[in-house]
Amino acid sequence: MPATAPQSNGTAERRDAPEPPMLQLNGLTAGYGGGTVLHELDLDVPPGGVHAVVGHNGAGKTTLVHTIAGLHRPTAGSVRANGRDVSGRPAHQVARAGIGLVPQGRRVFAGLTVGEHLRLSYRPPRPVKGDGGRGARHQRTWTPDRVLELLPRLAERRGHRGSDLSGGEQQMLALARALLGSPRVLLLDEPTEGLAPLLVRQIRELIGTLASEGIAILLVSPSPTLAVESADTVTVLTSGRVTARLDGAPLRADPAPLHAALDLTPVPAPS
Ligand SMILES: Nc1ncnc2c1ncn2[C@@H]1O[C@H](COP(=O)(O)OP(=O)(O)OP(=O)(O)O)[C@@H](O)[C@H]1O
Repeated sequence: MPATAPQSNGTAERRDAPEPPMLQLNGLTAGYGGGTVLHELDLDVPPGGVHAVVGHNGAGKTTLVHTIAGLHRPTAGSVRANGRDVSGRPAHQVARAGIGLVPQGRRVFAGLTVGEHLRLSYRPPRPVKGDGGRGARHQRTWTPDRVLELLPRLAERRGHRGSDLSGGEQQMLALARALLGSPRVLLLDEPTEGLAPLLVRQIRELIGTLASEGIAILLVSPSPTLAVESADTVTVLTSGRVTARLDGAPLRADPAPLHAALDLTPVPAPS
């Protein structure tokens, strides 16, 4: 009897046939005022992959995403998006190369409505220089209508100002704004910070949906829970250095190795 063709099943399939990374960091080093905060960080995210970087407050997570996004210059190392070196480029060039950022704190404008945010953020994709036009052809365009289909709550709140939105709605709007640049890499800085459990679940589901569209996702968070529930790979960052790299799938059955790497193992009660 002929062997049955393997079924597509997301993560497992991605592991069987690894694709070239959509985001690749090599020896990325950055800091402030002569002090080093990030030390020679290597990290890859394939198309459709979810990579979580988990670390305590001050570990360097925001510095990492800002350095990738061009908001902060690295002192050494490189950032590549779909093979293209964008290290040290200004943020608008990095965005044009396909890297979108959902910043910590959401950065929503209080006086603008949801609809105005979406109109201002929409950037039809252009061919990427040195990419032979491949970028524009393979990139699925996110229009305001398509984003509102994905985020129906925002459609309901279309005429409301940023200041009238709940924390969860602001997070959705920040995500919508990043998607309107039709990114191939999405950086999520603490996307569930301060959100109720129901919204955390929605964000987790959205991460899965966007990854299934082929977007490479790098999320940073102090909490191991989101990482365990959504990532293929989890990197632990301690004082700006990679101290552990773990496969996501086994952590869903037993997160203890991640808790141990973060030094979160409960202390046994004294007998
Ligand atoms: N603009 C800055 N100037 C000087 N030092 C900074 C600056 N931004 C961050 N730092 C320092 O860099 C280190 C890493 O900060 P970063 O915000 O990247 O960490 P984090 O892991 O994102 O923490 P948190 O979870 O608290 O946001 C900290 O010691 C912080 O004080």
